[in-house]
Amino acid sequence: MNDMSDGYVTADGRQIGGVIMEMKNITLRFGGVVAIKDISFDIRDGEIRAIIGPNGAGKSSMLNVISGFYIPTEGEVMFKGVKRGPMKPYQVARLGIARTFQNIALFDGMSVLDNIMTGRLTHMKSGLLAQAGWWWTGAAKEEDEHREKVEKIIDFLEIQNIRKTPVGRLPYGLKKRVELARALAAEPKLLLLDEPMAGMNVEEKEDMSRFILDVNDEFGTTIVLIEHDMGVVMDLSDRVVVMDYGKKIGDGTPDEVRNNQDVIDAYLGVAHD
Ligand SMILES: Nc1ncnc2c1ncn2[C@@H]1O[C@H](COP(=O)(O)OP(=O)(O)OP(=O)(O)O)[C@@H](O)[C@H]1O
Repeated sequence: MNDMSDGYVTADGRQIGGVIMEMKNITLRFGGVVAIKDISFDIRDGEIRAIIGPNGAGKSSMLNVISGFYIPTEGEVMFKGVKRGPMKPYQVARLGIARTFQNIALFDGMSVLDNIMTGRLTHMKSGLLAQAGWWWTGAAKEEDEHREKVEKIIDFLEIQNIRKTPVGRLPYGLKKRVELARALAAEPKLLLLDEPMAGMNVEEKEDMSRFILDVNDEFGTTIVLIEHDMGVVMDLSDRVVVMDYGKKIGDGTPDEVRNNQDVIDAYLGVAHD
């Protein structure tokens, strides 16, 4: 790859900017278990960055470090040039970081629309006042604005026909799409996807890949995803970090990673579900 110091333009014409997040010598221990061993890499503005690796490689742990849920035992996380300390979930949201989960974390009894509305919570000002009956016109106006944003996301992800359906009744692939919608409702700058294609059939994977690319393209959202499905990752990503037993064994474009012997040995030749 060419010099990327100030960003670059991808083969498909997308502008990738400078580094927004830097993981510097990250080590994470759980008691005697070393989940991440001295890993460094960066994330650029506007790119799709994948983290791959076999089971137990440390991918989820790394995503939790990126999201601020885990504080590394050693090393530093720099976000937009500032060292990041411990943060509460609402502080993470205010930084413009949102995520989805490996095991879907939606409210089954609530409609698709209401689930996605919960993604707007960090942007809501008048919740408590509105409930107390105060300042209702302002609250109603704000509610309308949130609804409008949510409806746009519903259109974008093509889930208009299920907007009133309780999430618990949806098939798995659609639940994953609703989870993506909820994360998008927060209008994140950095979106973290935890195995977005896990458990999906081929058609659902194709749909999800297309939506991830569209989100990146349309909103300029930087996306970090962890994923088992190698084919999907290689087609989607601008750059890929490969982990194995807590170590980084590869980092580069999909082509660079595909041709990296350590990666081939550790992962590519091996079947994983
Ligand atoms: N909360 C925890 N407490 C103790 N050990 C943990 C914890 N979370 C992860 N580990 C250990 O850290 C290592 C890395 O786990 P992690 O879940 O990050 O890997 P992974 O690559 O995401 O795996 P998978 O693909 O199976 O989800 C594993 O040995 C795991 O058992």
